[in-house]
Amino acid sequence: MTISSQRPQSHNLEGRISPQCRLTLFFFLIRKVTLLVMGLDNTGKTSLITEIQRGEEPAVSKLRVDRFEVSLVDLSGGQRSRGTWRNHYGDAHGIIFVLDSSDVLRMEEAKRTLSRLLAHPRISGKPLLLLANKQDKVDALLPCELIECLSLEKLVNENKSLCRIEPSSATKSLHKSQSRTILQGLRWLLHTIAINYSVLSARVQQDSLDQKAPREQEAPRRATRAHSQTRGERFEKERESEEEWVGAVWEHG
Ligand SMILES: Nc1nc2c(ncn2[C@@H]2O[C@H](COP(=O)(O)OP(=O)(O)OP(=O)(O)O)[C@@H](O)[C@H]2O)c(=O)[nH]1
Ligand SMILES: [Mg+2]
Repeated sequence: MTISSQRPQSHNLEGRISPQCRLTLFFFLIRKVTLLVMGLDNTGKTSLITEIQRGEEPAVSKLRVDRFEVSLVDLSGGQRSRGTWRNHYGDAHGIIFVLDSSDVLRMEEAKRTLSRLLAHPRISGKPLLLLANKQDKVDALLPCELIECLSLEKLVNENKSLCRIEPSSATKSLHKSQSRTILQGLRWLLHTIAINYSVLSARVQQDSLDQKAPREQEAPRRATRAHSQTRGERFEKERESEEEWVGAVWEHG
């Protein structure tokens, strides 16, 4: 029996695929895409996801659009929850940021939140779809007014993120025309991701690993600490870290 000393052949077909073939693959490959759905609380994120999924439970967050298998991650927008958003940044190929277009009083808060989000190293440069939701309300600002209000042009240029804004309403009464704009926006986002898919996917793969690493390293240390502390000590520690955590939420929220 002869044992070959040759290394196993590589399966990288890059150089051997003709341009026509590559074009065909570009259109027919199913691409897995993760989109984070974010925005302040009460803007309509969960309602929009329910609408996109045509009434299915929001917990069922996978859907097929054209040649994409999309995971929509519904991130709650309350002050406390916003502190945990960054645990998901690394997984995202793109962002859907939902605005309550009628809530003029909270527009400054929305602008601050969006600005911090886009400046984050794991988000910066990723494509962004803004949904100007609650357009059915009489006092809702139009997308062009929101662009002004949020200084959107400056914001996306600073962070090199491609951006599009679409009007939307998650209420049933405006079902047809509003569903069309939501789908139009979603398609734009997915096709923008597809153009840069290999680079984005490599970034997502690396960022997801980096994101998990500190938490995995922390787990055994936390277990050892828990064993060596009395109940009273543990309570004090937990209270301290809770306070630190609330502080961090304010800082990042
Ligand atoms: N008029 C109107 N109401 C809407 C629209 N979308 C959502 N709502 C209402 O706004 C409220 C909040 O909607 P949610 O979908 O729970 O908001 P959310 O962004 O998921 O909120 P959090 O999970 O707390 O971050 C609900 O009462 C919805 O019925 C809309 O387009 N128009
Ligand atoms: Mg929600």
